[in-house]
Amino acid sequence: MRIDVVSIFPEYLSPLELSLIGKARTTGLLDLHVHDLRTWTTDRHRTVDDAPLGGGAGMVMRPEPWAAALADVREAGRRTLEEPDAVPHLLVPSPAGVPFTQAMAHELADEAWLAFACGRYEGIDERVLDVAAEQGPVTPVSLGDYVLNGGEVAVLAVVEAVARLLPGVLGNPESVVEESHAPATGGLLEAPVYTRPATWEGRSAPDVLLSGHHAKVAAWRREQSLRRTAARRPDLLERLDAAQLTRADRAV
Ligand SMILES: CC(C)N1CCN(Cc2ccc(Cn3ccc4ccc(-c5n[nH]c(N)c5C#N)cc43)cc2)CC1
Repeated sequence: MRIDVVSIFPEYLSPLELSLIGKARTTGLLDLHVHDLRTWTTDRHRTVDDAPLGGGAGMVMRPEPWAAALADVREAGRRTLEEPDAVPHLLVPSPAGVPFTQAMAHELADEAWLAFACGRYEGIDERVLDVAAEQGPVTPVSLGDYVLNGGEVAVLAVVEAVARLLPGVLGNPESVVEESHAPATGGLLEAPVYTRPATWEGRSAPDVLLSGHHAKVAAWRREQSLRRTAARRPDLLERLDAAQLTRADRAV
């Protein structure tokens, strides 16, 4: 997978050089390119923003640098992918975006080329997205109902959520099977986890986990997932249809 990120703070994306995502880059599983939007400015002050038309607080990111940057990103990606007609799926973090979910992470992990436009200030001139949408898919995404100062934190989260699903990135592919929001857990939250020592600071791990009885362990984890989901995310339970909840589940 190729990923391009355009930002006025490219160093904000440095964490993507670390850990498993960094290893995926060095082993070639992930081809990640970070670009500084100011490269595409033409004035002495390398200006990327201007006052909002119609008035209002803050500043808006000018369309010209973005249009030039995205055009060059498209050209560079086509050369690298050796596909002259290839276009990236452009993801634009925004407070007004579509909620980013694990399901979306799985969908994006199946794509060959993603590009991220990291806005700042009050956002990017809407015409940039309109022009980009004439070239290929554009999806404004939101991490959640809270306000950040820009798109970089969202890109770190989305890139990690997507890249970890790529074959070979995680040491144990089973890791993505039994986790919260994964299809295998039916969209429930994952059960509590424990490791050695069995007793720590006078606190013992649940005996069933030491029993070696796999069916009982599985049943305990299912019950814990249901209890935790009911307590923290009742909305997820409402989404599960009757077929997904067994009689035993409903007895919890
Ligand atoms: C009318 C006028 C007074 N309003 C004033 C408040 N404005 C809302 C507003 C507030 C802050 C920002 C800062 N910002 C710039 C680019 C950018 C990208 C993502 C996010 C972002 N925030 N939260 C998420 N989950 C995000 C994601 N993904 C935030 C971003 C951008 C926009 C909307 C306009």
